Amino acid sequence: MVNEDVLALVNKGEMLPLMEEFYTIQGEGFHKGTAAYFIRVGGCDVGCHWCDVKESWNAETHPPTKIDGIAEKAAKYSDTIVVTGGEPLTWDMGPITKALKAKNLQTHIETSGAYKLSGEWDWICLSPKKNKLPFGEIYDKAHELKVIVYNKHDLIFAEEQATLTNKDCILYLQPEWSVKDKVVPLIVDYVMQNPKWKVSLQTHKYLNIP
Ligand SMILES: C[S@@+](CC[C@H](N)C(=O)[O-])C[C@H]1O[C@@H](n2cnc3c(N)ncnc32)[C@H](O)[C@@H]1O
Ligand SMILES: Nc1nc2[nH]cc(C(=O)O)c2c(=O)[nH]1
Ligand code: SF4
Ligand SMILES: [Mg+2]
Repeated sequence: MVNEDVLALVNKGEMLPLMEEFYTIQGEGFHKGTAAYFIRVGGCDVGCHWCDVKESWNAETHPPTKIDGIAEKAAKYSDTIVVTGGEPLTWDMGPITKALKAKNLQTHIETSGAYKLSGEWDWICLSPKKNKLPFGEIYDKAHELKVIVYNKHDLIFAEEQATLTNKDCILYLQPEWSVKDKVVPLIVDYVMQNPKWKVSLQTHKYLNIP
């Protein structure tokens, strides 16, 4: 295929810049501890200074890959597929979720919600970022809200974001990894004082798995 054709397919979500795929244990949030196959799509311009996958940001460094092949491979590993990135909503998630659903797979997304919600999802983890706020229907559709806590101001941000979510949305505070020793005590105190929140940890990092 010539470059233009590839670009057109990426623009339609028929191909995606694929950074990596791996079978692991969901480390975070509601489904932590559960086996799942991860698809990490390249491309993100949200720019979180503490992002733990900055290599994902530049989509051009990740090969455009046909979604049918991605779905085919995923189905061999697990019935639960987590699409993450990068920011997956940079791209049209319609075609890949359609391909995954056609194989009867559960579709989960990890997203900042910075771009328009696309795709058909069984589970939406919304992790809002101050520098590019979520908008629109994602607040009504999110199953969990996972706010990263880097400092105490993030607790105020977390409360603001929680007021925008639907009533069934499960609320998590997750320590930013590099400052966890400092913020875990803050989070623990906060959750005891405000028990509508739960603690989420990046348990895969403690387990030394992807
Ligand atoms: C790398 S992001 C990719 C998906 C999407 N761009 C997002 O931010 O939700 C996956 C998850 O890791 C979280 N995350 C990224 N860097 C982190 C860090 N240093 N400490 C804790 N959580 C982090 C994000 O907030 C998000 O919930
Ligand atoms: N094990 C594991 N669990 C995760 N949950 C969310 C992740 C992500 O980077 O989106 C992630 C990840 O990178 N690894
Ligand atoms: S939105 Fe997600 S992928 Fe993008 S910089 Fe922030 S944490 Fe990293
Ligand atoms: Mg991760």
